[in-house]
Amino acid sequence: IDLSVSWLGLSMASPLFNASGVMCRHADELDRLAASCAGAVITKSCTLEPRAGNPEPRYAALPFGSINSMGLPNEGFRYYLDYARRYDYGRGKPLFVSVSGMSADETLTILGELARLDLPCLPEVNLSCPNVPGKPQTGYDFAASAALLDAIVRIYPKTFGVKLPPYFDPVHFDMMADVLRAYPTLGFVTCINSIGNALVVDVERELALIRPKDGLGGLGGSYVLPTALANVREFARRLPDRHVVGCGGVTSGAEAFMHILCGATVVQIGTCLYEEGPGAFERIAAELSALMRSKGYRTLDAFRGRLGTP
Ligand SMILES: O=C(O)c1[nH]c(=O)[nH]c(=O)c1I
Repeated sequence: IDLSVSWLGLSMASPLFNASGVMCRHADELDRLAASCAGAVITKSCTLEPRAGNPEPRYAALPFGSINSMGLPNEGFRYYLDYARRYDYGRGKPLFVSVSGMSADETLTILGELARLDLPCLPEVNLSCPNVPGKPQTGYDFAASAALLDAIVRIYPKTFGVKLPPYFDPVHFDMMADVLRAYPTLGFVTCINSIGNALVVDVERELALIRPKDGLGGLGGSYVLPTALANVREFARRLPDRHVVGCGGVTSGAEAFMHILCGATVVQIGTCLYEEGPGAFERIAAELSALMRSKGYRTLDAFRGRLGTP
């Protein structure tokens, strides 16, 4: 069974890696991911300056997933560019750098610096952070997304990707795909970010579970799997010459299989990694491999994007 993936000039021994934000804020966490069975590594979304993020409690594990309103805590982009400079690309694990400036200008400044370094890492531009109070998700504003992408391709000449929020209407899949299609250097779209602004209630204490935004936070984990799969399949259909990175609700080999069957080239793991630790990559890869064997598939290409309709 061959779980390898070659895409965007990269090669990965496993299609699985971390979702930005999980176990990737500090260099030691990133090194731990690089030493794990993950096929790649992505950094925490970064801003121009370091940020402490939102007041705690800002994360809670739930029966079927998680809710978070971290508020973009990160070490500032220079920290991650330094990491990207020192990273050992020779070990065959691609490095992605997630960028989520507090403004379009911040994002452009960060990408301009990244372009100047001309490193092998790829940017994933986060259009979908739901947790900075007062900061709307760019991905839900199609004109703002187009304007940002227009500016990005002028200052960042190489391949990049975007992290999208979940959409819930075919008209929105159409509109966002129309925007993204216009940028030939947009090599991948990551679907999905957490489902924004959910509210989880503690009945006994009659309190929201997290403090920021009076309890509103991004939902992750098994709760979001069906929405994630729909976004993966709909964008893979609309952007057949780009890659879709699946993200959302992967806790097992079967769920990784679902994302790839829906068209994902590779798959990110968030909540499950946060709760289980990096051993999740080895377990899920083994489960995926066993499932493929039971179905007679020897490679991921044998079933990628082949979901049918009854
Ligand atoms: O609260 C966060 O830091 C956060 N949390 C998320 O669930 N998605 C995001 O893109 C971000 I930047």
